This record gives sequence, structure tokens and C-alpha cells, in this order.
Amino acid sequence: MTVQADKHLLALWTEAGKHAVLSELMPSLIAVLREITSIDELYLFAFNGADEWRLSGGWRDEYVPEIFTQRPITEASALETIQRWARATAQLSEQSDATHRAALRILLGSDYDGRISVLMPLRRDTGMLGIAVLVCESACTSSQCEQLIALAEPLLACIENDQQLTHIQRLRVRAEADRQSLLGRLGLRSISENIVGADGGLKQVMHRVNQVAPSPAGVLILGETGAGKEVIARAIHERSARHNGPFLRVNCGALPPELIDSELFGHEKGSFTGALASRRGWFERAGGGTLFLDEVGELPPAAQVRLLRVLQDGIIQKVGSEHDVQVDVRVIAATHRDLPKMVQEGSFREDLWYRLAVFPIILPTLNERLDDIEDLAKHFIQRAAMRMGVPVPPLSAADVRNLKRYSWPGNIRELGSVLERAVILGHGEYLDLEMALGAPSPKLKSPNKSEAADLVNSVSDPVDESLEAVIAAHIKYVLTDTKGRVDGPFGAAKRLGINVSTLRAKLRKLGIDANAFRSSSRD
Ligand SMILES: Nc1ncnc2c1ncn2[C@@H]1O[C@H](COP(=O)(O)OP(=O)(O)OP(=O)(O)O)[C@@H](O)[C@H]1O
Repeated sequence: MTVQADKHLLALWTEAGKHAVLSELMPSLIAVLREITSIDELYLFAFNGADEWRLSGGWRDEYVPEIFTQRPITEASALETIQRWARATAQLSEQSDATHRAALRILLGSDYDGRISVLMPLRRDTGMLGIAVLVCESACTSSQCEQLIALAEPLLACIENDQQLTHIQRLRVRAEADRQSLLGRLGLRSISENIVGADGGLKQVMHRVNQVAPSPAGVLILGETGAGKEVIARAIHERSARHNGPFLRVNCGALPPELIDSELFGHEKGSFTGALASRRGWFERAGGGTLFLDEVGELPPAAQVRLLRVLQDGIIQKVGSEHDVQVDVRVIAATHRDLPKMVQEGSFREDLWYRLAVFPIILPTLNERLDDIEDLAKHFIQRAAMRMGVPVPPLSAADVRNLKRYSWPGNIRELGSVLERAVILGHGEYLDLEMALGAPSPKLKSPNKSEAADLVNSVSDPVDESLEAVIAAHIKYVLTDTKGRVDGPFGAAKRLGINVSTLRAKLRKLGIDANAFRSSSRD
């Protein structure tokens, strides 16, 4: 192949590699083809495999007479011509004669207005997938024909890319229509409207969200498990200039330690056993959008160093590569852990903590926003009823009181599950909250003094072992809440409504070590 031919081939592959729609590529494609022959017009047709030809892209000069008999050129007239031609080639292809098969590679054909149309089948091994129609002022020489034939492959790639992009666009339109219809059924205009308590217990939080969302600053969301950290991270993304970009969540705690770097930053092919192909990591995939690093406190020290680098310079290095890659990502991190304490203990880097904590948002627990429980409950009941296709069961004042009495270690997520269960258990006719909350549960919050005393005193009764287990679990739960503290105004004895000495006796009897709860939190 000559240097010129190589140059044309490279130029067309460069265009194909842009993965753009054909209408954008047409001027560049025709410019390359014009260097080979006196081409005036170019039409690219794609065959969809079901006996249909579609005009994927067309280009023509204003001043050149038209190739087709009708003007303006309609897709129908182009198709008719092509179909006529395709029928002719089908007849030719039935013949095994080598000359005819060669002729099928390019067809110098129909002559309209004294011009030559070059019909070029675009083939893959599986068959003919497209046709390029070139309208030239003069006939092509055999060497020009050869050069054109060599360009069939990148032209086909351009058509295929165009088809894929059109397909994706169609899926996008369909997904958006589904989203709108779903929002309509929920009586909402956008997902972000769905933050229950935005004007109640989350008012301060939403104020912080609105303050930080338009800026490029990173955000650290602190809150117990299930308190709504992801919901808040999404709200920031949706209110930011990046809202059209991706929002990706990665749970740092769920990444296998040996794969953390490759997952976050990507890897090159062959960089480790099993790296069969190069792969983009979460940071690259979130380009132009927001990366939500959930459970950031779980990252091991080595990954913390690399995360700090991205946050400082916006630069990552793939595993197995020495090249820096610039990424354009806003990072929102979250954790239920006590990060300052982890810094003190040396398990979380201090410099990373300062970098992440530029704009902290602290989420209240559900217990700290009990006034939102009624609205949240209605929201979850409605959602569950809608999912099950049953009428929305009413929520009574007694139900609300019960829900407020419950201690919610799993926060809003747990509330949602309980209410969904209550709708299911009530068969959509009523709300079976009692069953959904379970029998007297270790999670029941601060029972009154006599209830607690009864429970604890009954430990001496060896008959009912399961009751003993319930008591032990409840004491453990309260100790978790009080972080192992037994006495004092915030101690477990006070919470349980019994004497400190009684509680200490029970602890000994039940084999519970209060000190073991010193550093734990409910998660
Ligand atoms: N304000 C809210 N209004 C409505 N639903 C909420 C709200 N906050 C949280 N939820 C719902 O509660 C559940 C838990 O929320 P989310 O996943 O955001 O919590 P999280 O703090 O990120 O949890 P984890 O610590 O386990 O990652 C989700 O189903 C979410 O839709």
C-alpha cells in the first residue's frame, strides 16, 4: 500500500475512532475521499438485517446536479435506487464466477446527469452491512477503485458507531419517558423532591446542601448507618453543575483489599494475574460527575495515600501504568465511623481527614428527628402499597406513638423495612405494625422503670432461657448506646431504671463485660 493510501486509511480510522454521529463526520469523510477521486456526493446506507436499508448519512454540494431523479433527495428515492441495485447484486452474487465476485466489491454504475455513481458494498464476514454511494464527476481509474475499496472497513465502522449511538439515544429517550411516568405515578417532579423531612428535621442539613452544592468543594457526610447519607450525596449532585454527569457510589468497605487500587483507579492489561484487559476505575468512570465514596473510613492506609493525591491534584495512576491521568470528579465521602477518633488512633490519615472535612455535613439519627417519623412512615407506606398494588393502609395515631417509642439502630432504612413488612403482613388492608416490629424486642427503646426492673429481675428465673437471652441482648444494646458506661446520668443503669449494683450483678450473671462496649457504636 502506498504512503498516500496509508494516509487516507489512517484519516478515516481517526474519524471512525471519534465515535460521533455520521452527520458530524460527513464533512471530514468527504474531504478524505475527495483526495482520492472527484467526489461530489456521498451517501452511506446501512442494512438492518431484516431486508431494510436505512440512509445513515448523506452529504452533497449545493451546486452540483442531483444524482437521484427527484429533488430534494428523499430517503425514499435513495432507498428505491439502492434496493434496485441491491437486487441486482444479489443476482450477481449467486454466480460463482470470480470476475463477478470481484465486481461486487465495487460497482461503477448508474450514470445520472452524466456523472458516475460508485456503489461500494460495505461487508463484514457475516455479510453485507452497508453501502457507500459516491457520486463522482468522472469515472474512477482502477487504482482509485482499489484505494476506495481499502476504505470500506473504516466507513463501515462509522456507520456501525452511528447505529449504536442512535440506539443508545433511543434507549435514553425511553428510559427518560419511563422515569417521567414513574415520577408522575408517585406525584413527583423529580427524585430529589423525595427527601422527607427537608423542611423538618433535615432543615439544617438541606441548608448546608444548598450552600455547598453549586461549589466544586468536596463534602464529607457523617451519620449513622441508614440515616440517609446517600440520599444527601445525591441531593448535592443533583443541585450541582455536574447534575448531567454520572453519580456513582462505591462502597469502600466492600472492596477486596487487594483490588482497591485497581477498582478505584483502573489497571492496565497484564498488570496482575487476571488483568486480561485494561480497565477504567471508578474515578475515570465518574468523569464529569460525582463519585460518592461511601464508608471511606474503611480504606486501608495505602489507598488513603492515593486518595489524598487525587483530592489534591486531580491525578490518578492506573495499576501497572506510569502515566498520570487527569480526572474531573467531585468527591463526596461518607462514613458512620468516628473519623477524628480514627485519626487519633492512627488508623486514618490526618492529612486526608483535613482534606475530606473541608465541608462536613452531619446527619441526625432518626431518634434525633422523631417529629419526621409520621411523614417518613406515610412515605414508606405509600411506596410499599404502590409496589404491591394495594390500597394505602391508614396510619393511626397509636401507630405513630409506637414508632416513636422504638429505638431505630438502622435508622431510616430500618423504618422503611418495618413499614414495608407491616403493609405486607396486613395484606394491604391494614397496617400490622405490631407484627412488623416483632415481639417485645431488644430494640425497644427505654422501657419504663417497672418494665425494665421486671425484665432484669426475671433473670433469676432459669425456666425461660429465651427471655434471659432477650434481657441479655437488651442490656447489650443499651450498653452499646451508652458506650459501655454503666453508672452516672448517661449510664446504662439509669437508662434501664435499675440500681447500678443490680445491673452489675446482672452483668456478672449474664457474663457481659461492659468494657467491651467502650469503643463500639451501633452498626
Ligand atoms: N430523607 C429521606 N426521605 C426519604 N427516604 C429516605 C430519606 N433518607 C433516607 N431515606 C431512605 O432510607 C434508606 C437508607 O438511606 P441511605 O442509603 O441514603 O442511607 P446511608 O446512610 O447511606 O446508609 P449506609 O450507611 O448503610 O450506606 C434508603 O432507602 C433511602 O431511600
